[in-house]
Amino acid sequence: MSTLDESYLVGLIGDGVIPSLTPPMHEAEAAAHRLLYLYRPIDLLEIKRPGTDVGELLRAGRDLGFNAFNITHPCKQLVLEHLDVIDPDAQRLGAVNTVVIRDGAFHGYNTDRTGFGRGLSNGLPEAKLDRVVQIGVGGAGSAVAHALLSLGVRHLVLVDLDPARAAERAEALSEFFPDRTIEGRSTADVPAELAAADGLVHATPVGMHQHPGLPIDPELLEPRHWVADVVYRPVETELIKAARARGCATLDGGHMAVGQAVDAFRLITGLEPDAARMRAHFLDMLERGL
Ligand SMILES: NC(=O)C1=CN([C@@H]2O[C@H](COP(=O)(O)OP(=O)(O)OC[C@H]3O[C@@H](n4cnc5c(N)ncnc54)[C@H](O)[C@@H]3O)[C@@H](O)[C@H]2O)C=CC1
Ligand SMILES: O=C1C[C@@](O)(C(=O)O)C[C@@H](O)[C@@H]1O
Repeated sequence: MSTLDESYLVGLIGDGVIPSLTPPMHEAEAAAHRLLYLYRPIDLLEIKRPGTDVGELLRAGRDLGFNAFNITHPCKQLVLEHLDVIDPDAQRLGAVNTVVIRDGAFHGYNTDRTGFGRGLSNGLPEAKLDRVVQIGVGGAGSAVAHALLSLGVRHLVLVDLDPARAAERAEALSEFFPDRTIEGRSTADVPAELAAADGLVHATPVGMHQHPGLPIDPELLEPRHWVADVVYRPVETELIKAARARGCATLDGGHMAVGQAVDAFRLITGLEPDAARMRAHFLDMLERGL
């Protein structure tokens, strides 16, 4: 027999999650801790359920003995109303990607935010954080912007193909970080903004296998800039390669992908995961084309 306390049953709820590397990342780390731990993708497209069913699925999961869930697109906002307790930072961000079930109650967290933040402080400990330009303010970008401000960025310039979205996000963030300067800008402003910035964070799909290319003209990068990407398929994006070639310190998107899993694993098990081991496993899976 295996009870809630003796083993772990975890799921990832979202659209198209079957190829996700998060389940094998958790399972391998759990095996290293000698835990009984099963992590299943629950693909809404496969089971033909809309994102609005996330609450029903959570409750069914609880009743069937799940310990926790990761939640992804399109449910990170939809899940909020079904939770009993929400971490204050996840509440401010308005998105939850990790739900831990404790005594039948749903506790929500956002480990995209903490995972990116940890990746940046560990991977680029020298990064100057006075003035940062961030391109892309969708789902991943919102978590990243929060993380940057939590880490102490004084002046954050948000750029998006949709300038209205960038302006809205800047306004919303300014409410929670009133002592910072947060501005929404259009892509045409990138050259002038980068000339004054310490670092660049990229959070659009540009550079993914399906969207090859560069989100900016690499000539705009100078060796004093640090550059962080969130795209991790491939982990060596054109942006990361170009930035490195121009002498910039870089942080690949694998840091956020692994960081969210590290922080979720800790929340679910209460055990300290080995982040370096999880990153090595993640990179190995990418190398093997998984
Ligand atoms: N490392 C990680 O853990 C994660 C990485 N990702 C990566 O982040 C990328 C973005 O994901 P989401 O935020 O969920 O997508 P999304 O669709 O929610 O947001 C993308 C944003 O980028 C903007 N955009 C697109 N092309 C642009 C361009 N050329 N210039 C300026 N803005 C542009 C869009 O208008 C949109 O606001 C994904 O494609 C994926 O590669 C996503 C989730 C986690
Ligand atoms: O958005 C993501 C990506 C993810 O869905 C994945 O498939 O790796 C796992 C989620 O925990 C995270 O918030």
